[in-house]
Amino acid sequence: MIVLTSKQMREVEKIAIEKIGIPSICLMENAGRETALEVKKILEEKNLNSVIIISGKGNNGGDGYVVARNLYNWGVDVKVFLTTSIGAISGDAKVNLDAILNMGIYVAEITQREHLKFLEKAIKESNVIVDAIYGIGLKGRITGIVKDIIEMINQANKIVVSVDIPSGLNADTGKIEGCAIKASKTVTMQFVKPGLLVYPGVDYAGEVRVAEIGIPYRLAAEIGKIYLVTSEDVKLPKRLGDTHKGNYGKALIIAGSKNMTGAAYLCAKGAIKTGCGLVKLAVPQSAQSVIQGALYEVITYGLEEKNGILSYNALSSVLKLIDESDVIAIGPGLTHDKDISQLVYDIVKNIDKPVVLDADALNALVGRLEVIQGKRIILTPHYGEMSRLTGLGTDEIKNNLFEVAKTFIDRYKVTLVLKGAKTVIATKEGSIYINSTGNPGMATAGSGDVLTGMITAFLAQGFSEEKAAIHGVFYHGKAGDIAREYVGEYGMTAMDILENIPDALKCGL
Ligand SMILES: NC(=O)C1=CN([C@@H]2O[C@H](COP(=O)(O)OP(=O)(O)OC[C@H]3O[C@@H](n4cnc5c(N)ncnc54)[C@H](O)[C@@H]3O)[C@@H](O)[C@H]2O)[C@@H](O)CC1
Ligand SMILES: Nc1ncnc2c1ncn2[C@@H]1O[C@H](COP(=O)(O)OP(=O)(O)O)[C@@H](O)[C@H]1O
Ligand SMILES: [K+]
Repeated sequence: MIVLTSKQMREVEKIAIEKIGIPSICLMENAGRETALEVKKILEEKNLNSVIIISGKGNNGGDGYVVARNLYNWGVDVKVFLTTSIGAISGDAKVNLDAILNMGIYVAEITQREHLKFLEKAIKESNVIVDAIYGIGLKGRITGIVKDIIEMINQANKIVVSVDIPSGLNADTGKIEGCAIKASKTVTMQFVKPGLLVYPGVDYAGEVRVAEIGIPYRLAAEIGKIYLVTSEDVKLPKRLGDTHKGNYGKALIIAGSKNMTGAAYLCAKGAIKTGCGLVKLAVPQSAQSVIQGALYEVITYGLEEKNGILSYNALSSVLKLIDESDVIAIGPGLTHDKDISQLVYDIVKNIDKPVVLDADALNALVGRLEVIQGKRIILTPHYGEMSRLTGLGTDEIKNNLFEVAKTFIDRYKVTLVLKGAKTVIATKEGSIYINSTGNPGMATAGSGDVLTGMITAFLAQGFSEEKAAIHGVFYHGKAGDIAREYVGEYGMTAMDILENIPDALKCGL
């Protein structure tokens, strides 16, 4: 599903209005009516009848007057409060404000602190609040009386429906600009905005509904570079009857050390459960018997080691195994030491096959990432690993996911899976995909190792790096969501995610 930033949204609106000739007031009518229909649905479900609408100075406020007019016509008890003076409103918003004034709908200004008590009383007496204060036109932080109004609404514990975007939320980054409305539902216009899809925005948006307001889809298809990954985007091909394991790829996983055999297990099992034809697992020699005893479906190799950790001497054995494989994953549980660093660096330097680099393979390349440039590589860092790779702070990364991801792939021309509560995938071509599955139960050790195995399996089955990353992340989250139904979030382990991969994949057929 296409996601548009506020700038792109303005571009498509401009073309729709100025080049195509769709009257802007029609778009406002559709936006307001769609929101009013959502509010009506809520009122009917809960047998309620009283709504207040809080409108700002711009077109978001204009949408609010249309909501008011429609609800009033349907017999709802409606009151409108303006965060600005009536005289400051212009354009389409003024046309709609004049209409509701002419209809005799209650309209009051809340522009001074002493007005707040009227709003407080009205909020108490109402069932639903419609937030039409700011939409994509918000600039900078919210201060003054509007901040007081937003805090009053948030404390009121009412059902809140936001028009387009919760007021105060940065539509592009999901950051809170001083304060923001905590909505129960957001009716966003025509195209979903990125800020609704990443944290903390997700927590403020509530349930998101995309309302069709009449802007042609193709306008967005021409400029969109950000996508939300939904089940429609990750349909799996049916397997052909006349096939054998050779058709589903040979993956080599280089992982594990004496204290982290589990990481190697989870990664290899993740790959085999995602349909990879043959999985080979290379671990330090002393770990091989433990691993082999637990993994019946996987071929294991015990390589040169020092104290239970792969040594640089393993390089020639690894390169030979790589020659015999289609795709490679390196990293889970390798540990971090100088030998591993040099080993990983030399493997990456020599490789010309699709590779997934995770965990310690990422740590191994800190400070000399140039070696990945332009290769068929997928990196899967969490914010901590991304911080080590880029030198940026984890908060800086978390607050600017899209920008950080985009800058990284512009420089290195690889595929990036930036893991977090909302995982973001950035592709060589410069597109950004936001995942829609997963839950906090997956914040558990080993969860990322399973993901690496899954992405590797999709690569082995012939998916491009971009598609393997998107499918791997989506179905990993889906497996976690199915696991949650059985074990909940507290008790979920990486093994629970593994066990639910098959059911997750069944959803894709
Ligand atoms: N342009 C169009 O064709 C359509 C726009 N629509 C609605 O219009 C919205 C965008 O409208 P606008 O561009 O008028 O912008 P907004 O209504 O989001 O807000 C802009 C207004 O708020 C003020 N403002 C911004 N940041 C502020 C801050 N930090 N403190 C105090 N005041 C601040 C600005 O000066 C401006 O007057 C969308 O989100 C959507 O709801 C819809 O009606 C559909 C059609
Ligand atoms: N709150 C959350 N919501 C959704 N997914 C999550 C959440 N927390 C973690 N995850 C997912 O779990 C995985 C954790 O990976 P990682 O941090 O590498 O763990 P490990 O190194 O222990 O395997 C990532 O895919 C991440 O997106
Ligand atoms: K709003």
